[in-house]
Amino acid sequence: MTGIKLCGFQTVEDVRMATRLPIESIGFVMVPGRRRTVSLDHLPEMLSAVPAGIKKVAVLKDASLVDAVAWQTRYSFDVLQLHGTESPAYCETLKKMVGVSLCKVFDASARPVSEAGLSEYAPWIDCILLDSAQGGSGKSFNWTGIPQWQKAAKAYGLPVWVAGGLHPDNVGALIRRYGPDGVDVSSGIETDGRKDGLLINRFVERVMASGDEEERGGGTEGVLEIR
Ligand SMILES: O=C(O)c1ccccc1NCC(=O)[C@H](O)[C@H](O)COP(=O)(O)O
Repeated sequence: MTGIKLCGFQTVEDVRMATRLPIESIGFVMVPGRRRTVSLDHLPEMLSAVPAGIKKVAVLKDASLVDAVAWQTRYSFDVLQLHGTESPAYCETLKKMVGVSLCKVFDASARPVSEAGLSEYAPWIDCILLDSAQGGSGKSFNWTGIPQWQKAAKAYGLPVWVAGGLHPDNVGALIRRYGPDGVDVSSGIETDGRKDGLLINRFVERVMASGDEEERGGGTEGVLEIR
């Protein structure tokens, strides 16, 4: 089954709405000064609203190790998603300091990384996320490079998740063509910059239906009834 991460949550109501659905994880943007940057005043309440079994993900981008460790110590995230130019040495230090799962984001619009390119990251990270150059931008990338990333990641047993411009109407095609371990979305479940319950439901429904189709080896795009 394809894992689902919904990202960029800023209100307790939206967290409650989204976490009723069968998702694997929910993301909070800890990058300062962004439109979706979470309020640290509201974060504890939002984190408490996440049911056990759904992972709480902090989205970081070139955070100082001091900040990353302080946030992890204070908020006990399940995963730290590293969206910047964090080096293998940074991942190693962070992993050794906090021991939490690390998901390293790679710009999939650039050349696919080789097995050798991943080798220095592999001991310290738990997942790779392919995204477009700007996280949370709603922009897609050329998916044809995905298999090369999957091949490189497989050598280290690393799951490959995909983000970047996903929405209810393209996620099924992505899953059927490339079978990623998980999908991550933010812009595609928003209307006018706010999380939209209908789009969230539709996205999750499409992922689940596509997983079923993948297992059956078929495709039903266009005939799935959306409630
Ligand atoms: O959402 C942000 O503002 C953000 C800022 C800086 C780094 C990452 C950010 N978001 C990450 C995500 O929301 C997801 O991991 C992913 O990039 C979703 O992208 P999209 O569905 O294309 O909005």
